[in-house]
Amino acid sequence: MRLLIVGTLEGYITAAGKIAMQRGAKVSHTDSIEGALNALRAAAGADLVMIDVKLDIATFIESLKAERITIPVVACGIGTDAAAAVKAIRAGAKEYIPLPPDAELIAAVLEAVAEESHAIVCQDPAMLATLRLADQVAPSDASVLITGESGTGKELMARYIHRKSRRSDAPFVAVNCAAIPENLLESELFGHEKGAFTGAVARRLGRFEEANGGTLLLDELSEMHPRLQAKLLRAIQEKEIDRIGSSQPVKVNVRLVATSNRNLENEVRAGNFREDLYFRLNVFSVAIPSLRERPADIPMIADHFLKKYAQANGLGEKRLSDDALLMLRAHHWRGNVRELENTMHRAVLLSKSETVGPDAIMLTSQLLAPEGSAQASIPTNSPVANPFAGPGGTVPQAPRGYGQPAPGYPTSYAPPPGHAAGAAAYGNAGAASGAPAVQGLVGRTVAEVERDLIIGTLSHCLGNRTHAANILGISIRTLRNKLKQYSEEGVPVPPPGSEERAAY
Ligand SMILES: Nc1ncnc2c1ncn2[C@@H]1O[C@H](COP(=O)(O)OP(=O)(O)OP(=O)(O)O)[C@@H](O)[C@H]1O
Repeated sequence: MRLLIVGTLEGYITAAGKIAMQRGAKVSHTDSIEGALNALRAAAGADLVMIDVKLDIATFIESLKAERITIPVVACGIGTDAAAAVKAIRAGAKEYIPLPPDAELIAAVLEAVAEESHAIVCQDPAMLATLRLADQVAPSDASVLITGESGTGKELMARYIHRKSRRSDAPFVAVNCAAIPENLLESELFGHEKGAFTGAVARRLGRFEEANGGTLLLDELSEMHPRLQAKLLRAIQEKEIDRIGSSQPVKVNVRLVATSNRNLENEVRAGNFREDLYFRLNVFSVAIPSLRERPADIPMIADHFLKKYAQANGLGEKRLSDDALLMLRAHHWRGNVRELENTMHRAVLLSKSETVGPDAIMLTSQLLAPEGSAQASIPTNSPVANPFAGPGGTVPQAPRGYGQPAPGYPTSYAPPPGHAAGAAAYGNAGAASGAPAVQGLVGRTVAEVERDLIIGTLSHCLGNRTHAANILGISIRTLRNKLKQYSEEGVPVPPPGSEERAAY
């Protein structure tokens, strides 16, 4: 939780900041509304703003809306000033905290904000039963293994367990073991001393030390290299870690929660995962059902994302029509909640009115349907079939660019229908302007063009991640994260090149 305090809080900044820090928040401060806007524009990052009621809260909240910065704002003022409190709430503040600050009240507000952004939305009996189990497990210090298919909410569940635990005031630290190359993961987890290896210019504490007193989530643990599994086992058994390059063990008090998309028992049987580590971590196991196994959650989660993306895009209230809801219920969801999230994000952007109808619901199967399939036979002039099509549903042929594979390269990694690179030209504005790099791109989102560029470059490099990242000018980690996201969205991703395969 990152808290930004704006103004003097009637002289109580230090007291309020101290309480928030004791509750695990990272606190920053600025004197003015302009300073706060600058900090938020510069992505300095905050999950909550606490602002002095004497400042112009209405202007501040209006500016946030105008710039589409979504962040809860809480006003603080001398407790007896009821008129100021009412004015602040009318201006859009979520809460009013009376000063002098009360530790319990600040803790409650911080917890409410944290819960709101990581809320598990559910009503299906299968998911409610899973939550009840998590409630039982949370208060103990035992390690928990959370299993479930990709995107079913494992990280949300880990956060939930932390919030409900006795450690909730201490940090929750998450490490994605799949997203960090093996040689860096060791230093990420255990830290290093200055000079421990080339590039270790200063001592750096690892995530174990950062999570001290709290919870450490090891996301996608099955991807951890066996050598590191041994070091992790030692850290769990001895409750101490060794920074790389140090001979002085450091005591740590961390509750471990691990997640895995793969069946860890099978991984143990296959010799890819240490059995002793598996039993250490699997004291409790929480299995999250996939979305297709909890259909009663679909309307509620759909509504949750509809509101979230309408607000994030500065659009007014949106609601699903009965037909649209029927369509969502009838769809065969593969299990990943992100599929429903992306569908609702698209629906928010495509729907023109307050009520979101079936024409704005573009299901992933329609985006991916191969030519000639039943789903691909949706009329091409339907906005559902291809929202990027030009008038009459025609999709002009793009010049061969990064969206299309170079001759001689595998064609199976060409963007799927509906993602055709450079395909949509709304009118001829791009061509007429004589800006060749932009031709064929107008009408597409930056995210789509970026995806096609990344997949096209990777295909060009025959799947070699290192070369592709160099050409693209991004880190290998960013590339990996993007590719993971695309696979989850159902976009085919070229497998690693032959030299890299051994390392993956
Ligand atoms: N019940 C839910 N209510 C609201 N949002 C949810 C729910 N389940 C999942 N999500 C959302 O779906 C996305 C994926 O969730 P999360 O990252 O927790 O899944 P995961 O199983 O850890 O994914 P991965 O397997 O990729 O690591 C997130 O945006 C999350 O907020």
